[in-house]
Amino acid sequence: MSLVETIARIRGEVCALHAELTRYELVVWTAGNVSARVPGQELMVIKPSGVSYNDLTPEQMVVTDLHGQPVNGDATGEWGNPPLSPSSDTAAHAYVYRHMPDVGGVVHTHSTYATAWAARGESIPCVLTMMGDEFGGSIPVGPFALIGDDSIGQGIVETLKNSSSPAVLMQNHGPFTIGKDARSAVKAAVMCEEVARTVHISRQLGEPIPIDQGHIDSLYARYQNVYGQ
Ligand SMILES: O=C(CO)[C@@H](O)[C@H](O)COP(=O)(O)O
Repeated sequence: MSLVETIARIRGEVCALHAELTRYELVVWTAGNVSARVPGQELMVIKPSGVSYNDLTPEQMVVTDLHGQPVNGDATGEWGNPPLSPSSDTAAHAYVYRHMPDVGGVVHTHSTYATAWAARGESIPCVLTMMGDEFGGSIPVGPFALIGDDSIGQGIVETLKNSSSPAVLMQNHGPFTIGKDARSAVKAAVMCEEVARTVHISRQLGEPIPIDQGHIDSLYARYQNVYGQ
């Protein structure tokens, strides 16, 4: 497959995954974004800024370099870019791709319960087997950082580089998730919101019971290596 064809495929995937953000009610208006790395290239694909999810098309997905600058093509061909600015979170996504080579997808939402934990600057404790499975422990909090430059990306990488969690709650902002591909990062965003909601409700009833680290490790190993087909 040529690079132009690969980019067309990834544009289609990234566009379609935004429908999962609305399906799981993780976003309102235009407040969230999905990106994917172009494998083997210094390129990524991300949604345009401020375009309604219902109006997104694959051709509108912006191809940028790993510093967030739009790129229209290379010596192998032209894939073209829309006359649209990439997401305002592009620099954060790009920083993650530059510093975490195994990451193939990044997602940001302002999903309600996860963002409520972020507003308190409180990590979500690992009190559910689902958290052991998907996150391998608590979901950590990252530092407060302003939007637009590398600051958010630095906070994501510093927080997640020594964590099994694919999700970080950026303080006062909301969750950013990573995955081996964009679909995995979307799944982590869905799971993050689900456990944020459940643990919040649990705490209204009393103090949730922590899970032993040994049990968390077993849950994580099984789910990551055995679960599914
Ligand atoms: O966090 C923010 C702004 O606070 C952003 O995530 C936007 O809410 C979505 O931006 P675009 O992807 O549409 O630029």
